[in-house]
Amino acid sequence: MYQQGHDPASVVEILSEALPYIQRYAGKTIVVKYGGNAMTDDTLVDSFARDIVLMKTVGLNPVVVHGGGPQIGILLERLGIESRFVDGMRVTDAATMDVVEMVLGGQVNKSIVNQINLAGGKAIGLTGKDNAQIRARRLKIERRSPELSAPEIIDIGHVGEITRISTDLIEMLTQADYIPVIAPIGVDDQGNSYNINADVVAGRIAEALSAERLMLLTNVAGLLDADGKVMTGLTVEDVDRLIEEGVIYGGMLPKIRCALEAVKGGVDSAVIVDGRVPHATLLEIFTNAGAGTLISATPRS
Ligand SMILES: Nc1ncnc2c1ncn2[C@@H]1O[C@H](COP(=O)(O)OP(=O)(O)O)[C@@H](O)[C@H]1O
Ligand SMILES: CC(=O)N[C@@H](CCC(=O)OP(=O)(O)O)C(=O)O
Repeated sequence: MYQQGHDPASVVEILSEALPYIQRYAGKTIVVKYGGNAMTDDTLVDSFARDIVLMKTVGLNPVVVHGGGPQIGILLERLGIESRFVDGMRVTDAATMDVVEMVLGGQVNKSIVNQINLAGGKAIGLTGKDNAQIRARRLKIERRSPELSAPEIIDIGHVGEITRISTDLIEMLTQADYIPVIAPIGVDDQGNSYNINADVVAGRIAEALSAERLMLLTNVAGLLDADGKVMTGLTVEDVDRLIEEGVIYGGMLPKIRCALEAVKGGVDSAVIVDGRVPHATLLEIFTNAGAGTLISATPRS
């Protein structure tokens, strides 16, 4: 809407610039992963919610998958439980799993749902347990080293590896104009809960939905090179090399791996976006400039 203080001609120009993008993405599914670090500021949560509602209003089908790592960390600290990570994944014992499920499925999920609804959208909050839509089993991390003849298996507790995604509930909701908001909790055949990295869930959901784009919102400007500059137009081979060189580590590892997997699995492109920038999602989708790091099967022309 036109706001006082904005030059009306520039408002119209901006809308006009967005037209080809609106046409290109109409009816397409965009999976947006909203990271816990990008939701620590209330103004940012509000601008994110408005962007999602705008996307839906102009005919796109946004599906939100959220994290909440920092929010889990805060409650664990209050309870005197230590946070530990292996390859960017939280080591999750039974007590930690209870906290993860409460924070992600309760506090964080309902707060995002609430914000989207306040912005005029119709958001429905779900975890992977609803309709058992994210099936998982216990993840085992393999560590290889020249000193060991066989790989070392590292057990990080109730952390899940996705075995199957069911999309029927998500599709039913998007077709009825709802915006699904999904917490990254998986479930196995016995009903056990699993903590899954939210980037991984977003990537697999994007793949299962054959989404047009996977958008990963985080707390950095994008994928940074060794000098701290944002890299873009990357191919699968470039990323493999950067992981080997140690330029990509920690929380960026699951993020970049799932972006690659999603693109290999048929998602048109994945983009890592700075969620600290207001309206980052709209800037990425609807402007010529785009923002952040784009990963596609072929480099950006
Ligand atoms: N090459 C890299 N470029 C940017 N960030 C990187 C890189 N390698 C590691 N990182 C780390 O990854 C973090 C993002 O992952 P994470 O903290 O899990 O984000 P989120 O909570 O948004 O999922 C960055 O804050 C940074 O510390
Ligand atoms: C296994 C694992 O690490 N799960 C994550 C789930 C939340 C998440 O991914 O949150 P962000 O996107 O905000 O980092 C965790 O426990 O922190």
